[in-house]
Amino acid sequence: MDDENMTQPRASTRSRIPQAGLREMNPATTNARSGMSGILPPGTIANKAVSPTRTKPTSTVEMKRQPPLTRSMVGAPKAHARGNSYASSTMSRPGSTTSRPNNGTLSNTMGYGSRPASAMSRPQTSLGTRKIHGSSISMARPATSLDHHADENAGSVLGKRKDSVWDQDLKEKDMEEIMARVFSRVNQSGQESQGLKEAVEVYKARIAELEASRDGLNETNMKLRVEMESLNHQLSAAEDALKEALRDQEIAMDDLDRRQRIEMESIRQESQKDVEALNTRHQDEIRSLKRKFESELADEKAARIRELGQLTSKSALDIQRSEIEMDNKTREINAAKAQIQAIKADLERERKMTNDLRHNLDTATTNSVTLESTIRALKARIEFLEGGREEQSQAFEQCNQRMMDALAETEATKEKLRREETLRRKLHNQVQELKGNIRVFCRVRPPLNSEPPTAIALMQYPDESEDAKEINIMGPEERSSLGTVSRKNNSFAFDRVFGPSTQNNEVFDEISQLVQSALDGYNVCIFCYGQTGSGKTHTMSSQDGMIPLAVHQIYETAQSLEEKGWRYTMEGNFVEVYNENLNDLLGHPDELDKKKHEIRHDMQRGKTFITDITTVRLDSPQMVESILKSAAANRSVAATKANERSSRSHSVFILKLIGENHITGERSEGTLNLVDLAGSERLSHSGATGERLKETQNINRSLSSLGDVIAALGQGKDGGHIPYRNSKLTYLLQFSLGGNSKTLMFVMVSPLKAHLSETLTSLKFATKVHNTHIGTAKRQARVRDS
Ligand SMILES: Nc1ncnc2c1ncn2[C@@H]1O[C@H](COP(=O)(O)OP(=O)(O)OP(=O)(O)O)[C@@H](O)[C@H]1O
Repeated sequence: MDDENMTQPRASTRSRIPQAGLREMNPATTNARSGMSGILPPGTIANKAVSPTRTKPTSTVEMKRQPPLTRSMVGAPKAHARGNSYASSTMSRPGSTTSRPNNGTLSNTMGYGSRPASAMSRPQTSLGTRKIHGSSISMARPATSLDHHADENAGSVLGKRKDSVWDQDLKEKDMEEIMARVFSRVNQSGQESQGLKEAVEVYKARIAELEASRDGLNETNMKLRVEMESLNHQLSAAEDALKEALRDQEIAMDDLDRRQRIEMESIRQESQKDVEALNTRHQDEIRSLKRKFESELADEKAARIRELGQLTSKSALDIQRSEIEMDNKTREINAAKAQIQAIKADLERERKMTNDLRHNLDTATTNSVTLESTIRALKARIEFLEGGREEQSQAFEQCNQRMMDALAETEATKEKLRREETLRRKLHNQVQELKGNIRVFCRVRPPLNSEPPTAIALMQYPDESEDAKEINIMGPEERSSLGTVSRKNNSFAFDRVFGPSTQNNEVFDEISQLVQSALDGYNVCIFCYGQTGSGKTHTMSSQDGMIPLAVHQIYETAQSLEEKGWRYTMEGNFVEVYNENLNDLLGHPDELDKKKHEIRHDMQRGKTFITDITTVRLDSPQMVESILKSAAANRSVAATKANERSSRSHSVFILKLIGENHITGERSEGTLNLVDLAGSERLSHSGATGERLKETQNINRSLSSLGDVIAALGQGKDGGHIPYRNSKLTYLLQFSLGGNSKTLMFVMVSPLKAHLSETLTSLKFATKVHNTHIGTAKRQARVRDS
């Protein structure tokens, strides 16, 4: 079998070896070019070929077809030239594996005799198997196909040696045979070696070819590698450039982003500034528009109010005039009607008389006959009557006398009534004088909702249920060195003390007699004195304050006096003394603090006039409300945040009452002055500066001038100097302070603990005024200062 395998295919083997070799090389070269892409380093091809994955048979059938000898013979140079690549390709062949159980031992069959050097140099492959086969056989021969034959022959010879007796002849014979065989074998081997040499030549050529091809491939490989490296360089350069570009781009993007952000921020800030500026401008505009609008509104309002006042007074005047005209006309009409009635009555009487006369004539005619007889009877009667005429005339005389007596009695009664009215006035005045021409009332205002009970000072009213003249102001708690707690009791007594629960109408009941005095022709002055917030304006000018109640009373009394022949005209002025200047509170608000008003005194008549002042005639009690409103509006226009006008100026409501009695011809002129003084807080307490300081100084000066005037009046020296001129207020009220006048001072008290010190100062001032006694009042003005 081995022989056949070794000999028969030889020719074909020779012719096929290069092809097979080429075929086998092709995948390798192909692999090197395609699979490896020509970029594997030299030497890696062999390693790759050893890998089982690379042993995928190109053609299993073809491999099977190759005889073992051919394989071993071909394998030797191949293995030498290409390393393990060939070995690995044969290892994977199923055909070869059946005959060689050890897969990794290609050297078993190939024989290491032909390539001892190379076999020895690769112990990892075939050296191990060499040891297994043993040295006795293998080492004696080179690795050829003879191995098998030798083994077989040796086996048979040795068998024979064991079983038969050694014989010299036989030995020689055997030797000869052996030798013959050996020779034939040697010949055969020579032929084979010739064939092998040829094959070696072919292989060498093939190897050279392959080497050339390998060199070409290496070159290509190198080129490709260079190319690849250059490409790699390019790639890395491109990558670097790309990275650079990316970085640049990122930096540029960052820059752009930062720039954009900065720009955005600056734009945002600019636009915010713009918006703020716009807002500020808008607000300024709105404020200026508001101010303008408010001032225009106030102007308009004041103008309207003034117009309304003027219209009201004008219309009141017109109404009054037309009423008088109406009265006259009514009277004329009534007179005409009476005349007509009288004429009608006369006519009727005439007609009746005519009828009567006619009737009488008829009856006279018809009765002429009887008349004659009657005449005769009458003559007889006349004669009889002439006898009683004296008695009748006596009765008539008596009647006449009685009538005259009744008339005289009526006249005497009327006279008595007038005398009684005059007497009432006199007595009323005497009562007022007895009460004192300067009276002081004290009024404590109630705590406001905003004022907690803890802020309220302790005040007592010891005689509240009787005379109600006393008030005790308890000072703050004081602790003595012994630890006892006490309060200072400050007692005051006045003409009347009104507690916090007193209403305005109760207060007015007490002053209504003074209002009556004004109607009776006396000058009356009612002051409200006290610190800011103590209730002066509430007492004087609120809806049920002294001013409206006084006007209502005057109006009602004037109406009731009409029966007694009195007709009253009432004229009102409302002025303000601010910083020692006089302002018209019923005038135009724009003229406040600008227009100058002078105070003029008529010393002979004891009258005071103010130049350019608005005078309102009070024809109805309702008019007082519009006057108060107008004055309050004017003051609020002049007020500023820092300066509440009402507490920084004195306001004087002047009501002139002129009465005439058309029966008696009497005439009375009284003036009622209702004065709301400025806040009396002391300069040291107010902490004022600038304009406020000036105001406070003026207020303090005018209040102390008022005190001085009252004190001087109290000394009661006739013709003594009374310092009216020291302030505008006292000068304005010259004829209403002292002389024939009656003065009432309300000292207003705040209930707050915080105001205790000011309260005590006010009450001390009021006590001084209360202790002042002004001489008997006379109806004629008495001039003390000019
Ligand atoms: N008898 C009272 N009953 C109820 N409320 C009062 C009374 N007196 C004063 N008030 C209230 O107390 C507050 C201060 O009063 P008011 O304005 O009259 O004080 P004032 O002394 O006139 O102050 P100013 O000097 O500032 O004008 C107001 O709210 C008023 O309504």
